[in-house]
Amino acid sequence: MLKNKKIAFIGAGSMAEAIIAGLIRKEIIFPEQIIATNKSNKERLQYLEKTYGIETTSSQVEAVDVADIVILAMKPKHMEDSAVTIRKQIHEDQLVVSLLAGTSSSYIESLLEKEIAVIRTMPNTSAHVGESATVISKGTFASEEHVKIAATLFQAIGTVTVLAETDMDVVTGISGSGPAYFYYFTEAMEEVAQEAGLSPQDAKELICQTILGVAKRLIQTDKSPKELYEEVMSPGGTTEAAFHVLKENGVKESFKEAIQASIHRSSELGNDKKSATLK
Ligand SMILES: NC(=O)C1=CN([C@@H]2O[C@H](COP(=O)(O)OP(=O)(O)OC[C@H]3O[C@@H](n4cnc5c(N)ncnc54)[C@H](OP(=O)(O)O)[C@@H]3O)[C@@H](O)[C@H]2O)C=CC1
Ligand SMILES: O=C(O)[C@@H]1CCC=N1
Repeated sequence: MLKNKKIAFIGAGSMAEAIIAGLIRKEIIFPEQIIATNKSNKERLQYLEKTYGIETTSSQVEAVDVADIVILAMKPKHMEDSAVTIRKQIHEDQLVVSLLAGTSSSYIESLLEKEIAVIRTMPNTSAHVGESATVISKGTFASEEHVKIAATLFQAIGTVTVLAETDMDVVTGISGSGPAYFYYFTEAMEEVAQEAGLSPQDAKELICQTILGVAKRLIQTDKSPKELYEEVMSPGGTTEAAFHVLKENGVKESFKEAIQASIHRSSELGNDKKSATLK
């Protein structure tokens, strides 16, 4: 399906690298099928060339010109700038795949001024270890074939779920931002472990294995999270003591509020752009 297809990454940062590494490692794409470009960081392009054997260019126009698939991998606030540069070059036979948070496919279509196939995606940083939970959705002019192509690409970095674009804000709050929540809890656990005298290495190993075990158990059992945490708790025991503090401090409620804030920010980014197109 992707044989002889050329893929251009517009934006060559952290997410672009994770996807490039996955595609090459899983042999879904050969290095010579990839070209990457960015705003100005030449050392970064040299690093990607050297590490992955891909082609790079400082010209976004040149990258788009040779591509069958254009992956938008810049920050959302830089999309307008990039669109001005690439919109003349881009054409309806190409597929545009966007990683941009809070950026609708219709906004991208309008910026590119084309009836072009756009697939919007939301991966997460676990892409770096091939464990992203990526959601993809289809824009107005994208076909089922385009969805299949995008799914094949993103399977290189983890699982792929196809959903309606209307789900993208909640997906961003849950799985897009999701890794950060768990890293934050990990930080708290590490701090307490070390303050109480464990070595950083022992603390890290114990916490990582605990998270891994939780993820595996959740995948393998039909039990609810409540049943599972109650299983850990003995009456009058240590976990109950911990939960007493969690409940007293409203930790679950604050955490839910935090996730809602991420979902809200995603829709807010989208609304800013909708109003920008109306101006
Ligand atoms: N990080 C995350 O957890 C996730 C991020 N995303 C999305 O992925 C996208 C990329 O994020 P991430 O990889 O973390 O970002 P990075 O900051 O690591 O990379 C951004 C890249 O965009 C380039 N760039 C900046 N301005 C322009 C421009 N005008 N035209 C073209 N390229 C430009 C930068 O080039 P230079 O270095 O030269 O300035 C850099 O290569 C974002 O849209 C984000 O919303 C999606 C899911 C998860
Ligand atoms: O924080 C952000 O905006 C991006 C989108 C999801 C994760 N990181």
